[in-house]
Amino acid sequence: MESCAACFKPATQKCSGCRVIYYCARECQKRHWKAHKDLCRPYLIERDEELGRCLVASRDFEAGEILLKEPPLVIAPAKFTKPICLGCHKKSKTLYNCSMCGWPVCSKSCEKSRLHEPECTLTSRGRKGEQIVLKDLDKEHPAMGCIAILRVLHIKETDEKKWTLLMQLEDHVEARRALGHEEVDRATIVRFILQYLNLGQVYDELLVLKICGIVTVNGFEVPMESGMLTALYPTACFIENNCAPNCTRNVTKAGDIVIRSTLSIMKGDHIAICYTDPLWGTINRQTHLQNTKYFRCKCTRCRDPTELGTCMSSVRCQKCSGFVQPQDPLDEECSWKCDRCGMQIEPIVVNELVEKIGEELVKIGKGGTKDLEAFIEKNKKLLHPHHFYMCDAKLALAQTYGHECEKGLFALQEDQLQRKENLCLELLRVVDAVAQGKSRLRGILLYELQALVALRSRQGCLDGTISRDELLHKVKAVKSMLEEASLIFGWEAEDVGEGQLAAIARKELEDVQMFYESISY
Ligand SMILES: C[S@@+](CC[C@H](N)C(=O)[O-])C[C@H]1O[C@@H](n2cnc3c(N)ncnc32)[C@H](O)[C@@H]1O
Repeated sequence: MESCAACFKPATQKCSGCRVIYYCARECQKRHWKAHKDLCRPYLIERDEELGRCLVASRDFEAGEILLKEPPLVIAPAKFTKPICLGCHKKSKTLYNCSMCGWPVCSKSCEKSRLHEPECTLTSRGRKGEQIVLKDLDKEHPAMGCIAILRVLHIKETDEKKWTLLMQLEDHVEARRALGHEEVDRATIVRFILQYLNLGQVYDELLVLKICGIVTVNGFEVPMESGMLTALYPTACFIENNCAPNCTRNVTKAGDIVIRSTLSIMKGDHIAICYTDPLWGTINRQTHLQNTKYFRCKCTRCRDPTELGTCMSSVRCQKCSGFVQPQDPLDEECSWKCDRCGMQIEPIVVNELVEKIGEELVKIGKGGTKDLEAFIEKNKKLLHPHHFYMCDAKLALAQTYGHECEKGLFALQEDQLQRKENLCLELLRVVDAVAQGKSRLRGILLYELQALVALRSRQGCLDGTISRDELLHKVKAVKSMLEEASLIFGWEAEDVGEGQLAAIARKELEDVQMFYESISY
């Protein structure tokens, strides 16, 4: 028998947060909370030679459980964004220059908001009340990249505890210097803050460059209706990258980060998210990670020439019907080899081919179904069917069929419906390999697929070509797909991306549930 953490009497109830300690009664748990609060977490922060600090699960998790939820230490517009109101982070047609500092705001109350206070205080102090002049508020503005840095600098003066947490974060100062990234920041952010804002007597260049590193390495992208924000979190910033992760991250409307398991996790497993996009190929992921997070990922997927059997980077052998893959995906210089005839190609040849195809896809943009089908038809002789550019085009197609006009799926011919279904099923197999479990991409594909199966069932009912058993089977499948999709969409902030679809999917699920009950008697 365990003993109560508060009164040491025999206890049987586990703390539901960490599931490590026991209590004999609710009163004891309440009384003990103050002492336990900082330790009550279902993970340990460990140090690994290769990864640095990382999180390790201290209990088992089922898919969909929350491992961590916390508010940001700092949240601000991301680099290279269009100006937004710095008081509420919303897009506004009535942006104007704050009467105290000159930064963009949308109302008098935003001029005085807590969010805007840091840059307003520092700017007014440095420029002795003279406003800054920001023109072209409707275009991407380099000055927006200074806001996160100013907000961190302000914390130095206002919150010692937060400042200590921030200064402990990884900055990769040396790697940034070696790659010339500090030089760029020196010419832009450092100059703006120390010279234009006249804060050179208060802060030094080294500190500003260190903060630039901290924001770049640890900043989480937070998509908002108004554009992209960046946020720093005290614990989530320790989570490592894995290109086939076991967790997903979402940010709530209030800016809190929520880390959830997408599959079951065992006690002792590392907690990992994907810093990039799971539909990118190894070279693109590595380039992004090296340029923004300053490390080379050696996860199982990055080490595997087949990318977990998906062949997402494989190109077609032009001598036989095999596929050409890198012999060592972590070595950019190594040659690529056909898995059938053994022919070898220099990496530069593959890179040039893939780059050219990527440019073609960029030109198509979101494109229509015709352009996307033509792209796939043309490049199927060059790329594996699951090459990441093929997956991009196929995902766009799966989401375009049935969304091109108001009639939706009703506008599609049978062969187009079949094509959409095949695309969804094909992509689900790829996604389930590289973003296992309850991933956002799986939610998107299931949502598209259920609409199609629902339409087929309805048509079958109308023209009497579907048996009752078949109908029950199909409606059950629709119900289960909608359940999963609405669960996954429900994790997203309700005003962006798939979060907007969550309520619609839930309503559709209710209707399907009712229909299922009505036919199952
Ligand atoms: C957001 S921080 C994570 C916390 C960091 N490990 C620390 O100790 O502060 C990102 C940094 O962690 C390290 N990192 C994360 N995932 C990694 C991985 N899969 N392999 C190697 N290093 C990794 C890299 O140094 C990267 O720049």
